[in-house]
Order: sequence, then C-alpha cells, then structure tokens
Amino acid sequence: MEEDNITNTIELQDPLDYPKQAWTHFQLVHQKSPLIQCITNFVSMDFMANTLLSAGASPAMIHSVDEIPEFTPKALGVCINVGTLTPDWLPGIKLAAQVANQFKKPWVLDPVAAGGSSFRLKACLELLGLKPSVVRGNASEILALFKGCVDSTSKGVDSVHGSSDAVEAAKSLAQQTGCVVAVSGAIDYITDGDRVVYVYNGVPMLQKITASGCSVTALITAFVAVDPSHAVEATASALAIFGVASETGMDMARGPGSLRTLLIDSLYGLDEATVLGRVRINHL
Ligand SMILES: Nc1ncnc2c1ncn2[C@@H]1O[C@H](COP(=O)(O)OP(=O)(O)OP(=O)(O)O)[C@@H](O)[C@H]1O
Ligand SMILES: Cc1ncsc1CCO
Ligand SMILES: [Mg+2]
Repeated sequence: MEEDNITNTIELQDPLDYPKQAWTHFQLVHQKSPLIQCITNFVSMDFMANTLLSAGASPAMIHSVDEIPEFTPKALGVCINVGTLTPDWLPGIKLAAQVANQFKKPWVLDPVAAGGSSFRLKACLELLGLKPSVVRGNASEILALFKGCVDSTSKGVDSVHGSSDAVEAAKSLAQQTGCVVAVSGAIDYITDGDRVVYVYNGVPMLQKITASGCSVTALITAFVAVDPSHAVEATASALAIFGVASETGMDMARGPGSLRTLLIDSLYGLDEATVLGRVRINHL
C-alpha cells in the first residue's frame, strides 16, 4: 500500500458506501501502522497481537503502572480489556485511560464478563465513567453495563443473549455515556445513541475461538485510532473486515483451531475486491 496520502481523518465522500469506507479504513491502518497499546487478559494476548499485526497495526502489550505515563502518550490508541482482571491491575488500567484522555488518544473498552461478578462490574462501570471512545461487548456484557447489576444467568465470558436483545440497551448506554457502543454477535450493532449501524459479516464458528471478541476490539481500536472523528464508521469497518477475514478463512478451515490461523492469514492477505464484494454493513 502507498505511503503517501496519509491524512489525519478520512473524507467520507459517500458515507453510505460502507464497503468502500471499510476498505479506506483498512488501507489507512496499513499506511499509518498505528501503535496500539493493549492492556488485555492473558488468554487473548497472542491472538490479539497477531490480529493487529496481520492488519498492519503495531501492537504493544504493555500494562505496568510504572510505564504508562511514559508509554501511553506514544500510542495512537489504547485497548483496555478486563478479561483476567485482578485488583493489582486496576490502577494501571485506570491510569492508562486517564493518560489516553489527557493526550486525546482514543481508547476502547472490552468489558469482558461484566455481569459475572460485582468486582468486575464495578471496575467496568468506573472505566465507562472515564469515557472510552468505544465500548465493545457481547450482548450479555452490554446488558449488564446498562442494567448496572450482576447477572444471575451469566455464563462468564460467553453471551447468553442474542445481539439483537441488547440494541436498545446499547442505544441508552451510548446516550448516557457519550461513548459509541458496539454489541457483537451474529449481527453486530454499533450506535452513538442516535444512529444504529449493523454489520452482518462473520461465521458462527468465531464463538468457538477464545478471544475472537477481544481481538476484534483491538482491531476496532486500530481503526478508530486512524479515524477518530468517525468512531461509528471505523468500528463498523473493523467488525466487517474481521468478519470477512473469518468468512474467507472458513473456506479452508477444518475447525476452530485451523480457522484461528486461517483468519490471521486472510486478514493479512485481504484485497480490495474481496472487501468490496463481501462487506455487509447497513443502518437501521
Ligand atoms: N453467530 C455468529 N455469526 C457470525 N459472526 C459471529 C457470530 N457470533 C459472533 N460473531 C463474531 O465473532 C466476533 C466475536 O464476537 P463475540 O460476540 O463472540 O465476542 P465475545 O463473546 O466477546 O468473544 P470472546 O469473549 O471470546 O473474546 C465478532 O466479530 C462477531 O461479529
Ligand atoms: C476465556 C477467558 N477467560 C477470561 S478472559 C477470556 C478470553 C475470552 O474473553
Ligand atoms: Mg469478550
């Protein structure tokens, strides 16, 4: 991809040509190769870093509270994921959010298993109060944040709800917080509290690959980092591109293990014709 024509925000010439938008965002990530700081759970670190690398971004899994004041300002975006949260990580996580805000860097929250325990829910709500640009969760996670209470039906990191069950909660949450809220699932919904954009790319087997959600949140961070003034569109583009990579990977996959590898390969090799032909984004 060309190194010239690097801009700080993209011109959305035709805001409704979503496939073209997704390709533009993808190209921009390759051109800028944004440094993305990821403070994430131990399960997701490898898949997340490889997802970012294969999409052209530059990941750094750096979480020490001692490094954050110096390191976070260097990043173009910060991905914060509470998947294996312990009390000793919280000060670093909060500091990274604050430093990102101070330096006007977009940061994205993945509220893993938010309804699973009161410790986790409290931490997620506090982080939401620090105003991430985007929060991306599965339906159960977004519903838990909206209701603000622990979910007795919670199955931990897996959703027990369909994504359409959380659309109204996502809209209200976006209105209350000022954040863009994305609910992932068979259909992904992205809302700023006013507009709702939906993405129907992806394959059901993604649910059998641990940290696929965590990794798509990191990809969202990279896309928003290169186009921070269009967070809804950049989030939709990232979800669609990840979905398309899973669809083309699925053609050769024999199960979740090979799909995981093929998804990374597909993301690395995605071309314009495949993106324009396969991205399925629309609005309600
Ligand atoms: N039934 C489905 N059909 C197509 N794509 C899906 C389906 N379910 C999930 N996805 C896609 O899988 C990715 C992960 O979404 P999911 O909602 O499973 O996240 P998650 O529950 O947070 O995952 P994890 O906790 O494993 O990281 C998203 O890109 C989403 O669009
Ligand atoms: C399985 C698992 N447990 C905590 S985080 C994580 C990765 C998927 O969210
Ligand atoms: Mg998750």
